[in-house]
Amino acid sequence: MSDRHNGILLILDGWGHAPPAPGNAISAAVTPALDDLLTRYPTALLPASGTAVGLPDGVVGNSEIGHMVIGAGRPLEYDSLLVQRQVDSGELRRHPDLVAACTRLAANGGALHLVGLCSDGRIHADVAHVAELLHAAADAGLRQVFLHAITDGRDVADGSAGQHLDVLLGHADRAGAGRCVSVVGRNFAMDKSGKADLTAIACSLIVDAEAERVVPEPRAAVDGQAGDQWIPATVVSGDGSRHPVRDGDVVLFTNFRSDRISPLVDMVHTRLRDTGRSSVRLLSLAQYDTTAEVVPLVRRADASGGLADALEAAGVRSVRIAEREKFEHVTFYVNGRDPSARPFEEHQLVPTAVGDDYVAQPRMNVAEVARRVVEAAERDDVGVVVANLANIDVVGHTGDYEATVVATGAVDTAVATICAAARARGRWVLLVGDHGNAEQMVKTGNTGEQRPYGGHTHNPVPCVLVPAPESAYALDPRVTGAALPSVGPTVLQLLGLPVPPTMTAPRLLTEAAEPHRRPVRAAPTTN
Ligand SMILES: O=C(O)[C@H](O)COP(=O)(O)O
Ligand SMILES: [Mn+2]
Ligand SMILES: [Mn+2]
Repeated sequence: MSDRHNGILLILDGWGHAPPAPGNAISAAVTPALDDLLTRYPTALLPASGTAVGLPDGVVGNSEIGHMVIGAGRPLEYDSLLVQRQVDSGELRRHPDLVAACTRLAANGGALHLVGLCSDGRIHADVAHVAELLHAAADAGLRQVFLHAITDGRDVADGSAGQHLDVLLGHADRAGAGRCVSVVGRNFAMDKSGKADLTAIACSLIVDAEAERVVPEPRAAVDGQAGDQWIPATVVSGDGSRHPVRDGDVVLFTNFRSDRISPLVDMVHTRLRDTGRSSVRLLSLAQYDTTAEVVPLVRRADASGGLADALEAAGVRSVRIAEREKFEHVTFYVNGRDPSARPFEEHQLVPTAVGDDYVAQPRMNVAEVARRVVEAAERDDVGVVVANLANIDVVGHTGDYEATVVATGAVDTAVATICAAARARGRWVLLVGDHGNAEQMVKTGNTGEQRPYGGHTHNPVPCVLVPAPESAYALDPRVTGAALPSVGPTVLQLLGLPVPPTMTAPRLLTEAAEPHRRPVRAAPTTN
């Protein structure tokens, strides 16, 4: 069709932009394909953190909000922002469900168990939020408040678990409620790769106060341990007492992000039910995607009316492709956390060939992702392929610089393959990061030393368009207000489809260059 150009949206996970510097694994990698694209075509640097995407000001981007705003075509008020707003206004500690739960527990002699990631990474959780919950409990006269701390070391520097535990205990001291009764690393409590044996270790610790390791005070759980993510399940008990969840108690999960905590929540629910503790109520700080019924204190924003709805309305087929680590991102999250099946959509989960030792296998299965993208791109019935190349982020999270350099090179090879196939089939390719990660893999520690860092960053993400061969349009890198949400409307524009009014972010192509308005043959697009 002359007025429509099929294409490929390629999300390079964790592909942030920063000038070359020590710790920039992206600029250090050998990337002939990306170098060529970035010099040949105009590149926009899109803000992908903080208010530009709907996060609290100054908060690093993440994969959920990144993919959600790409799909929604507008910034979305993310769960952390909605929670923070209630914290700032004082509403959270007066929340009717929270107050009612605490008052009832105080009257019945029950306990409130607070379970959550103990850090200020603000990707899954913010330990500051727990202070509000502790104040609510104290105000209700609730004495029995038990803290189950999940140590981080992924969204924040490894080795900082002790400091964050101290912050948590400081909140408890000031509120006059809460004592830490268990500690466990996030790789147990927040596994989302289906390793139920890991989840079960955290579940037994929290629900039944069972663990091989017992220490007298919280710091002893982490001090001297290597790797915050793998802190073994530890009961904290100075006096020999244990505090399992008893029937009638309330368990409140304090993560605002759902994905990694949900397997634990579901297992806790099942364990309680199977052991006759069916009157335990489960609450969560924000809304979760669990099978178990959990009452959220803060409800999530409406993310409908985005790319998936527009494609469906136009009857344009999309094929979504990613490895397991990012599969939900190109499906569920791009679709605004809407799990419903869409007739014009196909999902391809690329099996991971390599297990999850990403340092040993930094290429992951990206070659197979590329092969599947090429296969889908060769089909005339496919309007747009949406794929995620996960390596830069996933390997970046290990904090291993050398492995991330190799990961970036592997992504580059995949990009070369995909772009060659796109060119052969007359497709455009829009490449974009979803948040920064691997472009900044060192951080300055408290004493000025450079420490390895595998977390996300505040940096903008590159966005580059490789136009379809028979077109004259180009990306305009200077569009006012352009940010990550601009990607969705730009995809529709490239496909020659109407952009619904819900997708308010500015598009990245100039009006005059819209291919469906002004088809022009073979004009050069270099700058
Ligand atoms: O869950 C994780 O792996 C990290 O905490 C955040 O990374 P993501 O936002 O890329 O998933
Ligand atoms: Mn990501
Ligand atoms: Mn990540």
